[in-house]
Amino acid sequence: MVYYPIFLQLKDQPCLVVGGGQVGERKVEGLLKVGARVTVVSPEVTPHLAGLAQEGCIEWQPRKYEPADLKGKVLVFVATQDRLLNAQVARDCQAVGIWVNVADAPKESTFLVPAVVRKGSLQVAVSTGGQSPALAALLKKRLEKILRKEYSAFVQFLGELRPILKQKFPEDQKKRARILRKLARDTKLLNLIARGEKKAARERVDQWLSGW
Ligand SMILES: C[C@@]1(CC(=O)O)c2cc3[nH]c(cc4nc(cc5[nH]c(cc(n2)[C@H]1CCC(=O)O)[C@@](C)(CC(=O)O)[C@@H]5CCC(=O)O)C(CC(=O)O)=C4CCC(=O)O)c(CCC(=O)O)c3CC(=O)O
Ligand SMILES: NC(=O)C1=CN([C@@H]2O[C@H](COP(=O)(O)OP(=O)(O)OC[C@H]3O[C@@H](n4cnc5c(N)ncnc54)[C@H](O)[C@@H]3O)[C@@H](O)[C@H]2O)C=CC1
Repeated sequence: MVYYPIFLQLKDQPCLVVGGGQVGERKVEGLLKVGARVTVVSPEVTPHLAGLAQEGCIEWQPRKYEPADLKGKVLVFVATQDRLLNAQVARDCQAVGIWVNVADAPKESTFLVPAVVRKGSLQVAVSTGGQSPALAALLKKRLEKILRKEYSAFVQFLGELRPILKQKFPEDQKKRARILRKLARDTKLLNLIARGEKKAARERVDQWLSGW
């Protein structure tokens, strides 16, 4: 199976996690990182999830799943140890057109969760199409080492330059693209940003742009 990779904007979006064990906890953490509004339905939860509920970071309903829990949710994750229940939640979601991730059955899922390396706005997501989560996790660890942490600041810097370039060359998208591609592979620029020398980086860009 080949999956379509996308990055979702979930800020303040109501998401449901059914089952608050170790796996449910990992899904909750991923959702909180992007500012989603998380409800957990589960008779018992991990101590960490109980703490998050206490602090008001998530809503915890300490009971079994009911179909009405789906109302108003944009994404659902089901991670109980009960195979039949997980399959039931998947069916309920698909019947009403809600995207659902089933922790123990990739085939019943309408989306999978990848392993992710994050450096600020830069994210690299790894999926094996559900074939080997262990390999996805291993490749993530390797990518963590390859992708310099400075990419976080570099991506932000390049992001700030884009609107400036749009203003400078409003009519010529091709020219902007050529410039942005060149800046993205400018190692000297990356190194300046890595050393925190943003002013010198801007000077390098300005000097270089004046030649265009
Ligand atoms: C289909 C998918 C559905 C979903 O989205 O959850 C799924 C399904 C299953 N995982 C299982 C097992 C394990 N999962 C992990 C770890 C992760 N699993 C994740 C995603 C996914 N797991 C989706 C596909 C991703 C892809 O496309 O590759 C990660 C990447 C993201 C996350 O969950 O946050 C996260 C790493 C996060 C990180 O490190 O950053 C480990 C590793 C470990 O624990 O060390 C193991 C043990 C080793 C192994 O089995 O490989 C089992 C068998 C359970 C059993 O045997 O009972 C199933 C069910 C089945 O395959 O039937
Ligand atoms: N996708 C993944 O990455 C992985 C998936 N799995 C699978 O994920 C599932 C969950 O694994 P764990 O978190 O380790 O299990 P767990 O047993 O620690 O947690 C399951 C949770 O589901 C809750 N639950 C049980 N019945 C419920 C119901 N009717 N309604 C709502 N909540 C209910 C329990 O109270 C418990 O908190 C298992 O099927 C396991 O095989 C396991 C490892 C990795």
